[in-house]
Amino acid sequence: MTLEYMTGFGNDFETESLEGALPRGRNSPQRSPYGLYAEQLSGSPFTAPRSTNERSWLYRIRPSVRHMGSYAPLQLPLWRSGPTTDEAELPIGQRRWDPVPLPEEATSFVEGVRTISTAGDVIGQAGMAAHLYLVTRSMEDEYTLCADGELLFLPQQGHIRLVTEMGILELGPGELAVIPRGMVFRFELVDGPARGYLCENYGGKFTLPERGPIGANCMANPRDFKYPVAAFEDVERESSIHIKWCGRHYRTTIGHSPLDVVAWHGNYAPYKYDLRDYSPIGAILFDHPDPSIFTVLTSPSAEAGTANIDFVLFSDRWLVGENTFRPPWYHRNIMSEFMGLIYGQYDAKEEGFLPGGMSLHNMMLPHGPDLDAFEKASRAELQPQKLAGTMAFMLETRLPQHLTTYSAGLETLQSDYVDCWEGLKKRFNGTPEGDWS
Ligand SMILES: O=C(O)Cc1cc(O)ccc1O
Ligand SMILES: [Fe+2]
Repeated sequence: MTLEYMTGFGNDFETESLEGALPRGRNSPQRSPYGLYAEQLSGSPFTAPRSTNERSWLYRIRPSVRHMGSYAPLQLPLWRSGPTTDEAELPIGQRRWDPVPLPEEATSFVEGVRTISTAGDVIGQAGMAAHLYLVTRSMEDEYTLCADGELLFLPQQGHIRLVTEMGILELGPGELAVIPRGMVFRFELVDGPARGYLCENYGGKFTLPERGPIGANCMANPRDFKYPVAAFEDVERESSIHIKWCGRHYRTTIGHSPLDVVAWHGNYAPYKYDLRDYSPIGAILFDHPDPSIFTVLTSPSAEAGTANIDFVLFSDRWLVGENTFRPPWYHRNIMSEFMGLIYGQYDAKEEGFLPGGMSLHNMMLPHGPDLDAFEKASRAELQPQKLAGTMAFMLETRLPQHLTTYSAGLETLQSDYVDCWEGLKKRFNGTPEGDWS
């Protein structure tokens, strides 16, 4: 499907799929064109400052109150919400998982969300959950809505189509999409089964980070973010809607598609972004800067510089540092770091961290390059080096992350992960050169 998109992060868009469907000059005419219902969707409190105020006006065949039948509880025990502090029996430690295989049975998106970690509290609207989605069938006459947070999709295998109230997004590995809190959508497969990472952001909406002295360009440029044009379905068939609300799941049945928005305008909308459009900034003489230089999107907290979530990208770039240990340094971090690998190799862990795999380096738990990476980087001849064909990411949150019963019990959890640092032997021998034998 060739889809049309509008561009520009956070722009105020207007789009109509029938000519004249969007009222001119006002939001609520006495009668909207085509007999559509006018409806506001607020993504921020009405009185939020202008810079963070987000809302859209939707002109639809039926108002969304008609999409609400009577909701019945639905059991989805693997899609968890924070806090999951009491779920996993494992002692603290650095964790890494091999990729989780796709299920054999037909599994839709809603059935295929697997929570790996949660941070914070879904009801307090702070923190996040890191999930996987493992999907083998498209949703048909089935829809979903997450009231608990916006959803950041990171496909790792398979292209996906997100058919939303505000239009259609298609994306594949190397791209991201964000579906705002409260938006109804259907998840479809484009070219076979799909696996990906999914961040459910309970806190402040993702936005572009400040660039500071970097200036007006580079990192993620606003013009590369793509928003869908209006597309509606006038379909009268029995349909079900799943809703995740305050950590619980419910389902209702209605007689039509809720994706019936003919026109909309505003700045609260889903979007996608090709991570290969990210323009990385780095050290051009020596030393390894903090990974905040690779922040694509940030979910702010009320405390300046202290993100609810930073979404950080490690993708193709040149390493040129002179007299520099080029991989990440050994470190402990007050923030907690969930990592995934979309493709290629990650320079701190060339083996053992596989595409589709995950790692979790929690608050203040030490980590850094494995033995091989340390040896290689300490002895390398420091030519300019291109890291190519690689895409790892990190979800870094100010809050500690807790595993779930599911992730703590996964067969793909590597029991020997900490051994990757075991050979880091003492090189101190009292001489300035140290012992490099
Ligand atoms: O731990 C990691 O691999 C992620 C990371 C990368 C980096 O370049 C600096 C700090 C950091 O946490
Ligand atoms: Fe780290």
